[in-house]
Amino acid sequence: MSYSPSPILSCCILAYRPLKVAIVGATGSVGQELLKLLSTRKFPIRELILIASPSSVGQVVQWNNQKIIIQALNEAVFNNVDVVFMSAGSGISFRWTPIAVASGAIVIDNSSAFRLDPTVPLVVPEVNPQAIAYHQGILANPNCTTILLTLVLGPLQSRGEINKIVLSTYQSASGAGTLAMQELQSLSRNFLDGTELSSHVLPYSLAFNLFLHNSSMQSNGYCEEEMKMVNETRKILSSSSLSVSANCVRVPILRAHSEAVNITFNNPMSLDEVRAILTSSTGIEIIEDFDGNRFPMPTDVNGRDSIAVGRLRKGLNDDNNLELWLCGDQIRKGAALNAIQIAELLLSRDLRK
Ligand SMILES: NC(=O)C1=CN([C@@H]2O[C@H](COP(=O)(O)OP(=O)(O)OC[C@H]3O[C@@H](n4cnc5c(N)ncnc54)[C@H](OP(=O)(O)O)[C@@H]3O)[C@@H](O)[C@H]2O)C=CC1
Ligand SMILES: N[C@@H](CC(=O)OP(=O)(O)O)C(=O)O
Repeated sequence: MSYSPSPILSCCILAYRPLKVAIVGATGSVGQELLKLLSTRKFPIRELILIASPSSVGQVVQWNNQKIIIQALNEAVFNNVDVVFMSAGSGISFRWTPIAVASGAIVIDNSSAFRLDPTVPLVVPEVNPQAIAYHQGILANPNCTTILLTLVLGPLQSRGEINKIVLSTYQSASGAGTLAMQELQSLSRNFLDGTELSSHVLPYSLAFNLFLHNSSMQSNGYCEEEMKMVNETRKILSSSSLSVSANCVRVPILRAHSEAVNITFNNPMSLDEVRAILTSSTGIEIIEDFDGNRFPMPTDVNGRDSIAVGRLRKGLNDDNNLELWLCGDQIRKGAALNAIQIAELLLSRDLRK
């Protein structure tokens, strides 16, 4: 099943009346990327409502030659809104999504609040577009690291059954929001100046350092981010018994996440076949030069829609085993772009309810 943000889709979108759209969390990393993409993808908007925390209310944002004033969250703000992009953390989503839906909006939620709710589709449009059909007003955007992973697993799964995935992630500071990215910049300067390195946003200084992902530790010894990768990957791939084991690490990169992925299939799959599948998949670019030892890097994907995959190789002692490396801009494809693609898919299939 493949989804492509094609000119045909753009035509379908243009066939609909322009929408009233709201972004909750408009001043954040993901909110800012949403603003850029809604403009460049010419999403059909007749009115855009921007919402952020009380400290940003009243600020003026320039968007498509309009000046838009940031508003506060309240029930009235969702009046006549068609689509809401929720992007202000799970606490805000839990509280305000039902209110937005009750006032008639469809909510595309970037947070983890509803991702595992069986009535809420968890969608990567290139992988499981069919899931949008059962929405009841809320559609969940998966965890960023999981979107990047399933973009690769989806097309491979359509060729051969996957029974086990073991992966390690290398997650940038911006995955923890704008303030974490700013903290990495300032603490890196401090490190080079030999001055104080105390962190306030992330638990430790990320400057010239790395540590286990900063989400909460679970009783099973895995952190919350790792368990999101397990549970969300299973839901997106409709494979409840899939074995997934993740080790998630925060690294001193500003933007874009990387992942080292080991996949075990039920049957052997040749590297030529894997390359052919991934090369023809939407949203994936192959970067690999074994002679030059040149594979995907975060700087290859910053600000890009596609993720980059490379270093495809067979497991040394198992013909059913495949190793690969990927990098993807988690603010773009891992969050804002994927959310807008979900909205575009809804419009193209006229699944607004
Ligand atoms: N960063 C990433 O890579 C990814 C993030 N996500 C998810 O997207 C969401 C946003 O993340 P991100 O943009 O990184 O976060 P940021 O910390 O960069 O931004 C948070 C946004 O939420 C707003 N906000 C905070 N409190 C309130 C409030 N009480 N009422 C209204 N708005 C509020 C902030 O407004 P203000 O500026 O005024 O404080 C800001 O606009 C989160 O749910 C996150 O889990 C998902 C995938 C990837
Ligand atoms: N995965 C993000 C954190 C995040 O925003 O996750 P979620 O959307 O699942 O809460 C990171 O790099 O830290």
